[in-house]
Amino acid sequence: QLGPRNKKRLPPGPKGLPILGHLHLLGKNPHRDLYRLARKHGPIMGLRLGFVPAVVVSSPAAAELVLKTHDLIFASRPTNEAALYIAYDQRDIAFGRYGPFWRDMRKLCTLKLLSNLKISQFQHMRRAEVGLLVTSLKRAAVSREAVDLSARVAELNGDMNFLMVFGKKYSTMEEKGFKDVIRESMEIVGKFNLADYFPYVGVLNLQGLHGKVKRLSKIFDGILEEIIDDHMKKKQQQEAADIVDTLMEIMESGIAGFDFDRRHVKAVLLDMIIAGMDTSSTALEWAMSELMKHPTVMKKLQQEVESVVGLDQMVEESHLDKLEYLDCVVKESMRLHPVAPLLIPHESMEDCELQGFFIPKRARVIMNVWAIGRDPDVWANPDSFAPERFVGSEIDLRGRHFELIPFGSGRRGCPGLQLGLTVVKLVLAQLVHCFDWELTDGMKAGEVDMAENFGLVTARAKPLVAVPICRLRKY
Ligand code: HEM
Repeated sequence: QLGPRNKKRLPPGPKGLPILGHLHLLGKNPHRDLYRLARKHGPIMGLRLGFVPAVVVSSPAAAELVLKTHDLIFASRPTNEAALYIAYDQRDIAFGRYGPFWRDMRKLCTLKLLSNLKISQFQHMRRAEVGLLVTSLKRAAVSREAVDLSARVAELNGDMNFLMVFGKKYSTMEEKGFKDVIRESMEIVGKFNLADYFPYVGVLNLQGLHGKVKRLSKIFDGILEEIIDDHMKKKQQQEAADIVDTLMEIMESGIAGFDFDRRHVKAVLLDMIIAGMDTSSTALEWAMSELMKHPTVMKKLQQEVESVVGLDQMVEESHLDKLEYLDCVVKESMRLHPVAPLLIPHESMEDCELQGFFIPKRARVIMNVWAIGRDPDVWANPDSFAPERFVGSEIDLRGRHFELIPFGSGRRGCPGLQLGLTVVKLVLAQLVHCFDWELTDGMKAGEVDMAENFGLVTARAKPLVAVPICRLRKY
């Protein structure tokens, strides 16, 4: 426990309350609350959340210490009561504790499911799905109809994700209500649940969590079982291998080289849907919001895409590498609006020292990536949206530069980075290339509301609504 009993120097932090510790300091937007506290107490801050010691990391240098210098010590995840039920006893990748089994599962996921080869096998599918969205937006443009862009990109991302994982779109699945179950699960798993901070009183079930997660996990499991059975029946007729096929093949052939049965298949599937579900679309809606708020940036991006692609055709994935300003826009938007402002919590596996401070074993480590992206010691005018800051800059967002880590970094860094970035860039380039965008109800660019709704994925609080106007000559 972080307290005076421990003679070693613990990280500084605010004064806490008996029992609650510092939980009462965390409101609806904990990343903002923790940012303010860290400005006062420092980039390595000690807290106590209920009975659980916590460390909050809020600068690039401190993040490098945790995710690189001492990466092995911090490569685990804390107990998450909701994930225990939903994610098969935390046997999945995203919430799983570090160990030989987790390492095997993660390797399998990186090499077999999210490899560049696998991503490129689904390029045609992405092209077709983005094409469908553009066609439907064109119809809205003709009738000068406002569209809910947040919902449209979420639907597109959901369909692309389901096609890659299950081989069919959500809209054609019999298992209706699946998305609601996914969303509800994400909400519960990502929330600050009291059961995680008062493990010994967890049995009191203060928030009615147990009943809720048991119900969700049962529905989830039922749907996954059905999907797997379905795939086994149809195996002979399938052409392109979706992720269920690939996992079944791994299970049946025994090539995993470790104990890998149906439960593991389900745990990995769960990660693929939960982690891939709203992440790319949330990054997209934030980037589009910033572009609408900053019409000169939008214009400049449109000009770049036009100069590479031309006004006669749509953007292809092969164009993306040539779009340097697009890259700057995506980085700048993810700096200001990381999809997961606090990453997924890490946990220390042994006692250790960080910049002279003692961190006990089993401390919850909260990486405030949102604060790092706005650290005034690193970023000039941190709150302003200025993609130009990345022109000619070496900084990328792949986890090597700790001032910009919206995908995390190192052992626990996002294995879906390549896929996520491809989707974000392709769809963003397409939306600004094919259309101009007009705000509704005479709203001015500067008035675009940027309120957020904190969660495992932190999306816009209110949907982004705008009217598309066709730009291309041919389409
Ligand atoms: C723009 C899109 C995405 C963003 C911003 C994003 C971001 C993140 C972040 C911040 C983490 C936590 C890193 C940490 O705790 O240190 C993470 C983990 C993870 N992501 Fe992503 N992600 C995206 C897309 C995807 C996609 C498309 C998939 C797969 C279909 C995916 C699969 C995962 C998995 C399995 C983990 C857990 C890794 C682990 O615990 O070892 N992500 N992602």
